Amino acid sequence: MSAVGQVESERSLADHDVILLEDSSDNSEGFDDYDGHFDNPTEPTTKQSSVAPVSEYPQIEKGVVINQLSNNDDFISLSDSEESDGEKEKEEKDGTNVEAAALSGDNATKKQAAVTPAAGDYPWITNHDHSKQKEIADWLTLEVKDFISYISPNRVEIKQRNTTIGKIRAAVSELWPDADLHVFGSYATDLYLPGSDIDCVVNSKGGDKENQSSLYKLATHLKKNGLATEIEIIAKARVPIIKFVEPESRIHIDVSFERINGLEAAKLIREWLESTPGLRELVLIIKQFLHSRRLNNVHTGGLGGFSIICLVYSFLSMHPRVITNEIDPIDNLGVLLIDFFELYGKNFGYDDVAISLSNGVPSYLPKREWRELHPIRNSFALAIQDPGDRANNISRGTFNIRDIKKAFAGAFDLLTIRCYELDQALFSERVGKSILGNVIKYKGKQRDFKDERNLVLNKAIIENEDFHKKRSRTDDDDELDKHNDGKPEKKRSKTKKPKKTSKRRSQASQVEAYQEDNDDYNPQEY
Ligand SMILES: Nc1ncnc2c1ncn2[C@@H]1O[C@H](COP(=O)(O)OP(=O)(O)OP(=O)(O)O)[C@@H](O)[C@H]1O
Ligand SMILES: [Mg+2]
Repeated sequence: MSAVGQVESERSLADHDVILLEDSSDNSEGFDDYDGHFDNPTEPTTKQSSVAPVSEYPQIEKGVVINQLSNNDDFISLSDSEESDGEKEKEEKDGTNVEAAALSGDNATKKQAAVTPAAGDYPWITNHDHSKQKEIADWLTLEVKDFISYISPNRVEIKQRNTTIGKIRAAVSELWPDADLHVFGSYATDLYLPGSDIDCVVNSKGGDKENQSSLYKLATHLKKNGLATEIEIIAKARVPIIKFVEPESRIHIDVSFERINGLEAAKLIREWLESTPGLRELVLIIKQFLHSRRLNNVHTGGLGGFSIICLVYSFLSMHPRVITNEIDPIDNLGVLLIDFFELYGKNFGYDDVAISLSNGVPSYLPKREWRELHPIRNSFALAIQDPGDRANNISRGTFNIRDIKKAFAGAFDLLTIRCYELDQALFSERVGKSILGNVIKYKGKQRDFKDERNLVLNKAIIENEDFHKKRSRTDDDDELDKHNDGKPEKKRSKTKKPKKTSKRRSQASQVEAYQEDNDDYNPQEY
């Protein structure tokens, strides 16, 4: 596109639907992870005061990047939300934020906090009464499972995500025939909550789309096609992105450019999920726990989704009773949840210990031995090695570890008090009670209990699997090329492994009847 054309495309974005982030969100600690996901997807942004429509920035028309994220050397991390600030305030006014009460002091308060859950706040217990369980730990495990099934996506939600991504993908291909859109993050790992955003990346054959002009072009194109509203363009970050809301589904979407580390991470996380029973359940519980306390947003020092996954994975992989097969995690989710809160709320040595996931094997690593972590400005901080890059501390933006630790400790206290109390109670007194109640809160729309992931394929997962299969085939071919000086072609095809039908693919036949296959979600071959 000519310079004039570019200016035109940038001008066409100039309305109040487009905002540019001016604030780098850097702080004195140098934590500059930008989350940028507004806490309530249905509310207009509250950031209007610090941002302005494109037209108010004359620099833009000269093609100058105005975003002041230039020193951002962190990954742009993303989060989810379905709870509004209003709801949160109400919750605090109502005094239903019992964890705060529990944390505030004496045991009497803690006890009071633990005994007065309002059943309406805990919809996952509706028609799911486990009060007859002899073992209180079994009751808690069943309640964890109920919550997971309550929060898991139903058929309509999965289709909506598939369709939404299908539309964005088609628009990307229309704009750039040599480019394709891939999904990573929680949608590609089935670890999303109802309000979670979708993380995508555009990769092209030319590898030339990560620049300001391309970001504008894509934003303009999406807007023109009615696929994007509330657009933010964050052009000058270490990971430049476009953020927007797809108007039909109201799903928040983040698009980054020309990188595959997120796609690699999605594959790895799915492998962890397959090999680690209980991982999905505990991750979703912890996500919801932090989300309801506004502690999941990396932008404000919270713990992001990726860090939560690594934390829970390492916890389960090193849990003494799990690794010795003394307990089956799926039958002991309640105990494991309490153990998790105890470890990271009370016992973990944040000052000295880092979590390593090098070579896919979780272990504890003395911080002094992690070279890239130094110099350490604040020793009381969570440090988790990126499984894809051991130099990267994925939780370096989590500067509010103090509150996170307190919240975990409070949850441990509440759960243990509640378990003790209900264990002592008569069966008749237990009916309709919740154990998890005050720990997990769900303030979103009323949901059903339908986890319908087995009925509708998550196409982001299929597509990610295909992406990796194609890559490994290309790698095989490259390897052969090396041995055969690039020839002969015939030999190459002989050595190709027979096509395997993946687990997901075989599931496909079972669920065909439920699929909506016409949503144009067909990744291109590279
Ligand atoms: N600090 C980081 N360093 C490197 N990669 C990161 C970092 N944070 C996020 N990522 C990448 O982005 C992906 C999405 O991260 P995110 O924290 O949004 O988790 P998520 O699983 O999508 O959770 P959520 O549903 O809360 O958005 C991760 O799987 C990872 O590939
Ligand atoms: Mg995400």
